[in-house]
Amino acid sequence: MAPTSDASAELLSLRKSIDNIDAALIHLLAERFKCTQTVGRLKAAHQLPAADPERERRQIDRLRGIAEESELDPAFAEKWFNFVVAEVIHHHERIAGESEGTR
Ligand SMILES: C=C(O[C@@H]1C=C(C(=O)O)C=C[C@H]1O)C(=O)O
Repeated sequence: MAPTSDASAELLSLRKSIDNIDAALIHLLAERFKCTQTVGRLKAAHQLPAADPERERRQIDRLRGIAEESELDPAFAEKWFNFVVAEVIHHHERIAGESEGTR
């Protein structure tokens, strides 16, 4: 069944907001990765481990709390965080490998 024109207008308006939110998320992720790349270089320069499980645990606790307050599924928040951190750790390992080659 074709949507009514009211439903089409509402869908269009909601999708405009979704487009803005998706763009904001990409901008935020780009800024986050700029920070973590700098952390990776700092760790490599001082021969610190790529991963910091204690920091990750604290951040997961914090983010799960924020997710609950914001009515976002805390399990999803944790899954998102772990997904991003896995990528960050790959970057850190790559940076450490490159800096080993120059020592
Ligand atoms: C960015 C860091 O490196 C890793 C990545 C983290 C993250 O992306 O939040 C947190 C801890 C570390 O496993 C850090 O130690 O702060």
